[in-house]
Amino acid sequence: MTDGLQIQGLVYKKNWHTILQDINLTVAPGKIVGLLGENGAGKTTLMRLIAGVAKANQGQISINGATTAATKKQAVSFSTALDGFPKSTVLKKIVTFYQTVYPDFALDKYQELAAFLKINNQQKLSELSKGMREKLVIALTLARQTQLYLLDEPFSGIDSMSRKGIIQSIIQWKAPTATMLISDHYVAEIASILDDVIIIKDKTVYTHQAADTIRAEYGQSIEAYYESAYQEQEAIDHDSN
Ligand SMILES: Nc1ncnc2c1ncn2[C@@H]1O[C@H](COP(=O)(O)OP(=O)(O)OP(=O)(O)O)[C@@H](O)[C@H]1O
Repeated sequence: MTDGLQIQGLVYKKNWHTILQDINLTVAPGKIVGLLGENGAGKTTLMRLIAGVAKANQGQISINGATTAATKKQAVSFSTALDGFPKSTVLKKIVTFYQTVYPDFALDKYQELAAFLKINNQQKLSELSKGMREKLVIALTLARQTQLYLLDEPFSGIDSMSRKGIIQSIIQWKAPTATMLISDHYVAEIASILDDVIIIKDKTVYTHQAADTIRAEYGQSIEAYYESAYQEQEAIDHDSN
C-alpha cells in the first residue's frame, strides 16, 4: 500500500475547456499542506477531484492506496457547503445525519470541536451567520476520523480573532498520520502551521515545496514566495507587451 496522497497525470476538462492539466503530486502522510492560487486557479476543482466528487478525464489519484470511488470516500473528509440541507434544519439533525452516513464520524470529537467553536446545536441552519456556518463545516469535517482532510477556504467569513485560534488548534484535531490540505487566501495567517506549500498556477502545479525550504533556501516568507510566483508571470507578460 502506498501511503499519503499520490496524483499522477491528472487532467480535468469542463465544457471542452481544460481546467487542470498534468497534475502530479505526492504528499506524505501527516503533512498540513497549503493549497494556494489566485481566484479561478483550480483549487476547489482539485479538491473535488481528490474527494471523488468530480471525475478526472485522465490520471490517477490514490489516498493511502485507495483508488476506487467507494474506498476514497471513506479515506477523505471534504468540507461541504451544506447546501443539501433545508434552511430550517436544526444542527443536531445534521450531526445525526453525519453519524448515519459516515461510520468514522466521532461524536465526542464533534462535541469537543462544537464547544471550542461555540456552536449551538439547537439552532437552525438559517440562524447561522456566515462565519458560524463555516465553523460548523470545520467541526463536521474534522469530526470524521479519516486519513485525508480537505478544507476549502475554511476561514473566509470567520472573524480574525477566532480564525487565529482555530488555525493554531487545527494540528491537534487530526491524527498524526492524517494529511490535511487547506486552500486559503489568508496566506500569512496559515503559514505558521504549514509543512508544505502547493501553488496552482497556469492550470497545473507551479511548485510544491516544504515550508522550511521556502524560508531557509529562498529566504522568503510563505506569503512573499507565493506572491513572487504570481508576480514572475506578470513581469513576463509586461515585458512581452
Ligand atoms: N461548473 C463549471 N463550469 C465551467 N467552468 C467551471 C465550473 N466550475 C469551475 N469552473 C472553472 O474552473 C476554474 C477553476 O475554478 P475553481 O473554483 O476550482 O478555482 P479556485 O482556485 O477554487 O478559485 P477561488 O479561489 O476563487 O475559489 C475556473 O476558471 C472556473 O471558472
